[in-house]
Amino acid sequence: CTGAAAQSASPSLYERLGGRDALGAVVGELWTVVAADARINRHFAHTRPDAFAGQLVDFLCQASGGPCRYKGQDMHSAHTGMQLTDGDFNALAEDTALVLDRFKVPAREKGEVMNMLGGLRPAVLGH
Ligand code: HEM
Repeated sequence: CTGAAAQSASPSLYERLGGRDALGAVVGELWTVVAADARINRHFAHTRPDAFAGQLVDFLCQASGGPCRYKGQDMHSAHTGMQLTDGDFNALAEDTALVLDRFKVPAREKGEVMNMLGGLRPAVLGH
């Protein structure tokens, strides 16, 4: 294929997920699912959905190799004082997997997203 040279050798996870609009749609749906999840929704009782969604989109965009710059707190600081548990984390991970399935995100990309989130578990929990 003569066009190959013009393409990036390996598109980032961000590109393969469909860019910022796709991330925005996923985060919007995730908010709906989390808000209805009695296991964890109490944590978000005072959260402003739009501001939070914007931060989460920027975070995920940057973490997946996209062109955004996340300006929020690091993951340890952002969750300090919440005393989050493995149960909280697993519930959010389950909700995320459900949403990725709803958007028919392919297995490879879904796996990469879940691994990325899993790597943040120690930063988020227990403090
Ligand atoms: C890898 C998993 C997680 C990621 C990537 C993540 C990401 C984020 C981000 C980007 C923020 C915004 C920080 C800021 O604006 O400076 C945030 C805040 C927050 N997170 Fe997480 N989080 C994770 C896990 C969790 C879990 C398991 C819970 C509870 C079930 C949780 C509850 C919250 C709450 C309550 C806030 C504050 C929201 C507000 O501004 O009111 N997070 N998180």
